[in-house]
Amino acid sequence: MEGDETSSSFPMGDTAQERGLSQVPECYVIPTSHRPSLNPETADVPVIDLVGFQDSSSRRSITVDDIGNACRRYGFFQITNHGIDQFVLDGALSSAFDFFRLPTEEKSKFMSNDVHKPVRYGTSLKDGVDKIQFWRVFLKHYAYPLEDWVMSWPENPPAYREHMGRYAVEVRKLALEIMGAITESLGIGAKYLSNKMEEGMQVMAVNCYPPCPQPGLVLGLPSHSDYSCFTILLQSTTGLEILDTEDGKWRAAPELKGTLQVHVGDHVEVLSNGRYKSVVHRATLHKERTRISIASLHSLGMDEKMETAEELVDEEHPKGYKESSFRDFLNFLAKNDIAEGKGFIETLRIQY
Ligand SMILES: O=C(O)CCC(=O)C(=O)O
Ligand SMILES: [Fe+2]
Repeated sequence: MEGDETSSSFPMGDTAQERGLSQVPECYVIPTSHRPSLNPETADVPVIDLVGFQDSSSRRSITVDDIGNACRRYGFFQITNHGIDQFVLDGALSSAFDFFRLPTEEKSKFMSNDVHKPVRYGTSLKDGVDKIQFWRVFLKHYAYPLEDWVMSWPENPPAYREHMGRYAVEVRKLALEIMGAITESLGIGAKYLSNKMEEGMQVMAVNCYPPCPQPGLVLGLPSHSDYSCFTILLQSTTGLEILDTEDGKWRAAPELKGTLQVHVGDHVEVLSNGRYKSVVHRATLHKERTRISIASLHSLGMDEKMETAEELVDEEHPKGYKESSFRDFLNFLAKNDIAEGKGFIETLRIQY
């Protein structure tokens, strides 16, 4: 996720029982108005089948329309037949589980609260006595080009680099296809960003949410949108919730084995001049289960500014956003706590 710092206070252990906790410490308890429902409604979000997407132009144009409609209505959709084998998905999830099961000393080698670091491990959000903590540990690493970064990923568990690396390569290929479909659906052509995306960034946020004795009082991640063009999420079980902007309700993303979830991020909102809005989402917790999610965030290069497409600006739709790069986002993150105050996208909106 896009806003976090480390703290050493997170109670680690694989189960709540192991950690000996029957109640969550006060610093994790969130205000009543932000507490999640223990039985959330399931979001009725589109499931888009990518079968034949690249092979037939009539199939492609239906899929592109579906993707455009999903981005406009929800900023979110799920994909099936995306071409990534189940064993690749399972390998990534199990290597993530195995990493988080390592002793704390091993994981702490990567501990840092410097948001500019390409590989870092952390817990919760910003440190601080008065701040609410969130029930999550994470490992974040850059992933493209893989050969530049993989040697700085964890050596343990021994299969981590191979399994996570294989998933990273496949999900990036998929991401380039999805970016093409998104720009095509905006009417600016499938190749509009392809050169810049070829040179773009891929950041993987590997999230672990240990079981929580009181999941109704705590969140794994607070409400936020991702800075990326879009994020592709792989989850081991339910827990992701999205905010429906039509009725202001939080709903759970459904669990469909083998599907991947696509979140529109801030940079596609900017590109599209607000036709597609970045989806506001959060992560909830389970009482007995550890949940893993792997968010692959795709954006332009570190210093490449994302601008609103000129083709999407006219008298009726004046330019609504300032340009920004991934580095601009990191600089924002270094100074702001996303659990409080404004999100990055709000700093980009132009007020007339
Ligand atoms: O764990 C999840 O479902 C969401 C993760 C997320 O939002 C993020 O890493 O940005
Ligand atoms: Fe996110």
